[in-house]
Parts: sequence; C-alpha cells; structure tokens
Amino acid sequence: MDLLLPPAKALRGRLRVPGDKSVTHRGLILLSLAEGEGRLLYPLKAGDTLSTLRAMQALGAEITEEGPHLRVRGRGLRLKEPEDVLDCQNAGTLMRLLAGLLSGQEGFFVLTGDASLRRRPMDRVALPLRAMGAQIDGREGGRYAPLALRGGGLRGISYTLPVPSAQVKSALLLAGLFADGVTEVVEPVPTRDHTERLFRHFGLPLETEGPRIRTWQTGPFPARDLVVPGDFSSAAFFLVAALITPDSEVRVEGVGLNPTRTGLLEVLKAMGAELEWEVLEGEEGEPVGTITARSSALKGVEVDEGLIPLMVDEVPVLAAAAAWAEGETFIPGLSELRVKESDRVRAIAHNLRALGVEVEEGPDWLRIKGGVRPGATPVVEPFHDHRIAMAFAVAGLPLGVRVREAEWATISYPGFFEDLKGLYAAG
Ligand SMILES: O=C(O)C1=C[C@@H](OP(=O)(O)O)[C@@H](O)[C@H](O)C1
Ligand SMILES: C=C(OP(=O)(O)O)C(=O)O
Repeated sequence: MDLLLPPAKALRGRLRVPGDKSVTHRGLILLSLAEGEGRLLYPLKAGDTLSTLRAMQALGAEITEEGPHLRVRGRGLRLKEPEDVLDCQNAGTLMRLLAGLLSGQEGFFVLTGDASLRRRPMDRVALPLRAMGAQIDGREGGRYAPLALRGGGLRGISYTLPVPSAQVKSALLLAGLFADGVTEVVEPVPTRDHTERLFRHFGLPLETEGPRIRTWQTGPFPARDLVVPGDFSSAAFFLVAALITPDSEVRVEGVGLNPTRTGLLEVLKAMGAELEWEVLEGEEGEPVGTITARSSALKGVEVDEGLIPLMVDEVPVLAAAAAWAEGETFIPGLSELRVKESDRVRAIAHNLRALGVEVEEGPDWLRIKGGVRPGATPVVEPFHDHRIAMAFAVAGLPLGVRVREAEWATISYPGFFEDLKGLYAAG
C-alpha cells in the first residue's frame, strides 16, 4: 500500500510510543520459563513481538490479553516440544534468542522465518551453541534458516563475541541457564544490556565483570510483573522529524533511556540538535523518561565508530538528519547493517539519492553530503524493511513524500503513520 504524506509545515505535540521491542521479546520468553503467572505491562504488540507470543504459546506458555497488557502463565523451566515448526517471520531477535533458549531444552525444534530472515546469518549463534553441545543444522551447514535443533546436555563455555551483537550475547546467556558449569560471554564492545537487567529482575544467575558476563544453571524462579518502557528506537523517528521540520517541538514521554540504546542522542547533540532529556523513573530495571526535540540548524559530523552498537537501529534515521544538515556526515562501522532486515547501507543510499542528496557508500561506511534538492518529490522504497520505511518517511516530511509498501512499519510500530499525522494536525 502506498501512503502519501503532505508537506509538514510544523510538528507540535507530545506522545507516547509503543513498548520496547527488545524488552517485549525477552519479557515474553522469561515469563514463559517462570513459575506461575506474571504480567507484561504495556508490551509492544507488533509483527515481531506477536511472532514471539505465538512461538511461546506453541512451546506451552499460556498467554492472554488483558487490555493493553499480556498475562503469561509460565512452564517453570520445561517447555513443550511443539507440534510444528516455529515461524519467527521477520524477527531476527526472536530466531536467535530461541536458538539459545531451545538449545537448553530436551526435544526437537525447527525454526523458520520469512524471505528476509532466511537470508540473515545464523551461524553466529549456531557455532557457539554447538560448542556448548547443542545439535543445530540448517541450510549451508547451519548458516541460514530453516534451522533444525535438538537441545539438551549443554556445558558452559567462554565465548568472545566476534561481532558486537546483543542477540548472540542473549542467546548464549539463555542457553547458559540450562548448561553445566559457567557460561561466559565477553563483549569487547558494549551492546544493549536488556537481558542482563531482566535476569536481575527475575533473580536469575548473573555476574558481570567489565566486559565479561557470566551465568549458570538456574533453579525454578517465580513470575514477576514487568513494565515495558516506550521504545527509544521508535521515539527516534519523531525526534529527527521535529529537528528537520520548521517551527516544531515534539515531546516523547515514558520512553526507555537505557544508555546502551541512546547513542543517537549524543550524535544529534554533536550535530547541533536542540534536544533535552530527563530520566524520571526506573532506578532498577530500565531507566525511563522524557525527550524534547525542537527544530534545529543541524551540521554534519564524523560519527564515532564505538557509538554504532549503541544506536544500531537508528542509523537510518540518523541518515535522514544528515540529509538536512549543512556539510558532510561520515558514519563508519556499518558492516552489521548489511545483514539486517534489508541491506540497510544500500537502502539508505538509495533513499537519500531519491531526495537528491549526494551519498558515497563504502563496504561499511556512508558519507552523506547534506542538502536535499528543493522541489524533490521523494518516493520511499522500504526494501521490505520497517526502519527504512519510517526513517525515510521522516526524511521526506518537510517536502511531502510517498511511502511505498508503508505497511512494513507494522513490524515494530503499527500506529506509526497515525501518530506522525497527529503531530501535524496539531501543528
Ligand atoms: O537484542 C536485541 O533485541 C536487538 C539487537 C540488535 O541486533 P544485533 O544483536 O544483531 O546487533 C538490534 O539490531 C535488534 O533490533 C534488536
Ligand atoms: C534489526 C532489527 O530487528 P531484528 O534483528 O529483531 O529483526 C530492527 O528492529 O531494526
């Protein structure tokens, strides 16, 4: 479905974004392993996390809707062998976390996904999980899904992440809950730490020492309610929209401000963005607060490569900001973006060119020369990727824009375009 967004003259207002996708996936998984009933409060109900809900139901958890919340009756560590394959659809996080979790379970499991997910690398979890004792096979020797997995009989290993990936770290920590001995993940570069925070929330074994994260076999643990903060990655679209649109001020409330997620704020600040944020709650668990963004005269910057894992899903919307900035923005460290839902480096370059922006693309970097062609009538090509659809809808907003296959946004944010239009209407 094509969607037309008229030119935005001003964006004004405040909003709450849907629940955090990473925390929702993990909350559903851990509550399904817990004993008794617990609620996930304000979870994300979108394509990716509904795939997790269905997978955990197929593994025997009882999950029911309660208004905006979900009530989960867990299995108490032993999941059920499902009768059919588990379809992770578009969700990379789900497939990799399930590979880890099911490696620790007795039984036979098959994981598949949509065309995009079946092209994404799975050897990054298959190799270390095999070293722990799991049997995992798949296309091209286990590099691609469908994956066939037989779990049980694990032993702990120490594993240094070859690429910064919270999904791989989390897969190994979940497997480690069922392994003999200690499982240690060493992350040379920090990545999002939601799994570690949730292990603490549920009282699961966890020890951290600098870059080393350790876990070991758990006993049964009781369910506990969990509040899901607003998703910073979803908030990021509105922040950049306000920065690049004249006469704008947008405030996002109740949003997660976990420092392992908010690298974008630092980069936007360095670009001259008028941005303010404040942590208001969540001392233990996840920090939550408010972010305000106002129209700003942005300038190009050289992004610090070490920040990329702390803003890995925000690079498309950073490119949207760079398109409207004065001067050049250089973004290094992008090799992981090549293996997301789409090749995001290529998708970003394509959509920037549609705005008349000059862009140079390297194997793992982008150089963006700020300057949108006046009078451009951009058409966004999402490449079957939710973040690309939303980021470039934002990039074209001051001009008016046509978004092809806009429904891809429903993977992480079903109400995105309505929420965006709500800010115009008030403008
Ligand atoms: O652990 C997670 O919830 C996620 C980790 C990141 O992926 P990688 O672990 O592949 O970097 C991110 O891109 C994804 O959207 C969610
Ligand atoms: C990369 C993403 O998700 P996943 O890896 O779970 O598909 C994303 O949401 O941008």
